[in-house]
Amino acid sequence: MILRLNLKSLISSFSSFLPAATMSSATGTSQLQQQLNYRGTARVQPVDGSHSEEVYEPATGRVMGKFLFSGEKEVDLAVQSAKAAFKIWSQKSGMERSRVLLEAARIIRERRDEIATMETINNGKSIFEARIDVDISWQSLEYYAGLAGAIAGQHVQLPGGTFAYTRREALGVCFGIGAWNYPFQIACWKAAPALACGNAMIYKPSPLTPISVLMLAEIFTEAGVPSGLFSVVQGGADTGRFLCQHPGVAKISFTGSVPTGIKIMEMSAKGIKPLTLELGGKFPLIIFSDSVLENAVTGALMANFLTQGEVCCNGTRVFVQREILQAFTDEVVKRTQKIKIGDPLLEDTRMGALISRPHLERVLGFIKQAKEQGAKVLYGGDPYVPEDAKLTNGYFMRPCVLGNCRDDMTCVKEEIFGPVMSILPFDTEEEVLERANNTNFGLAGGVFTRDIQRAHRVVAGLQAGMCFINNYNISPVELPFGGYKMSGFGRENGQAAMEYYSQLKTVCVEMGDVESVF
Ligand SMILES: NC(=O)C1=CN([C@@H]2O[C@H](COP(=O)(O)OP(=O)(O)OC[C@H]3O[C@@H](n4cnc5c(N)ncnc54)[C@H](O)[C@@H]3O)[C@@H](O)[C@H]2O)C=CC1
Ligand SMILES: C[N+](C)(C)CCCC(=O)O
Repeated sequence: MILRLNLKSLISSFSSFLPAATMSSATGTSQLQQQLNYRGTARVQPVDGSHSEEVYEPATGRVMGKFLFSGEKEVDLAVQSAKAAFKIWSQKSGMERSRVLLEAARIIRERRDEIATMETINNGKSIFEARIDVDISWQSLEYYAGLAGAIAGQHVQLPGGTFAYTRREALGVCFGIGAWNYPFQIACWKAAPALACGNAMIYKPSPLTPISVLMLAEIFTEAGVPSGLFSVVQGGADTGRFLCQHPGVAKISFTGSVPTGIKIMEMSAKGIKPLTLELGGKFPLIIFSDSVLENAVTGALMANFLTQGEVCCNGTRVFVQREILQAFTDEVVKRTQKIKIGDPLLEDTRMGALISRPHLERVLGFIKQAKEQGAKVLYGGDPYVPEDAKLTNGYFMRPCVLGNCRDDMTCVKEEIFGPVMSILPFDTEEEVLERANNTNFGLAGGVFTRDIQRAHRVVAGLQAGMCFINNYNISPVELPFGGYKMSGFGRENGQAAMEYYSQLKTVCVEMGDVESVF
């Protein structure tokens, strides 16, 4: 039975993929049988490749299938077809592009549950969260559809009737490199502004989560983009390198780890290619004693436990003013204990499985080290084995709250990328700001307080691109999102992203004779 995820047959596809009537209890049944590259208007088997790798279902540890890592010839074919599509797409008006993006957003909305189900099966996050991710995804397409028609230049009057105008032009073929934590959403955050500006995009998802982006490719085709405008090339570091170094690629946008970001920046430097880097880190959430305690506790859970803690902007260093340390900690532990872990396709599950066995072990290793360095596990931090027999080999753990933490501990300095919250006491505003900024990372930060002046003063002092006051980790697509310091540069979302997917041309128009200096 062939797995079909293309548009017209999504319902039947899911009846072949998941038992139709029991979609919510279908963990452990999906098999991968379709090709995972997308070129032109169809799924294809890459023409060359280095080797095959397995795709896992994190909740069961089951292998869902295998796929080939694309080689240089496949990469070149994708670039050639993207270049052809770019010629057509970049000539369209913003309003024409807008209509196609709106149609794609509509289809995503219509297929919300199927996409979220796929994301849950391949990533391990709860279906509850996956649906939110899909909503943010179509909102991104809608938002940039709205901006596409507003792309405009300036007119500048010069002496003697001479004048100039500026044109905001597309860059060409953009290469998007995705991480495994938000597979569908990251693809949309990159594709939406890229396509709105008139570019083509080749997308390489993480090899751990290669599946859901194929649905996006098929949706773009159904919505009416030219053949080749959005391609999917599967693979790992080698495939990524071929694309970064390909002379036909005009821009790179990367979401992932700092070490890989450094390698990509080196490659983009060699080709002088514009680059957006959305990297991770270790971010501060500062809770003052005058906070509304319940909101601050909820904020800390939002900052640490979404998607099993595998979130680039998490506020994992939770600084709590000493007067409320005990009350806050007790409440956080109580609420963390209540998080329902288990089959991610069940409606009431709020924490699913981590992405892979090695990643789970790495996260547990951080907790072991934290204990050795003097931290106290106040809750969780151990593997979790659900009662359901089919989940026995899944990559589950209980979310972890660490007390007795110090700034010099590894768990406080390094990105764990798992559900591990470190609580750190502080006394004064000045002290906490200094400690909060004492890191090379700067993607996000948050503050909880009822004192409005202090709230604005503290976020003004935070060295981070995305700051929250009295909330954390919400992601309206209208807001620019990106890092300071080693967490990257460039912005995704918001109007700002349009600048990173376009370039400015100035046209100077002489209305008189040429005055020569010779
Ligand atoms: N900031 C964030 O959102 C993320 C941070 N991470 C962190 O990174 C750790 C490792 O996760 P990985 O998935 O291995 O992250 P990674 O940064 O190595 O991979 C991200 C993407 O880059 C690609 N890639 C890797 N090497 C490349 C190269 N030389 N040229 C071009 N593309 C390349 C990968 O195939 C993947 O699509 C995690 O445990 C976590 O700590 C991981 C994913 C997302
Ligand atoms: C959606 N949000 C804000 C929770 C995370 C998005 C950034 C990322 O980790 O890729």
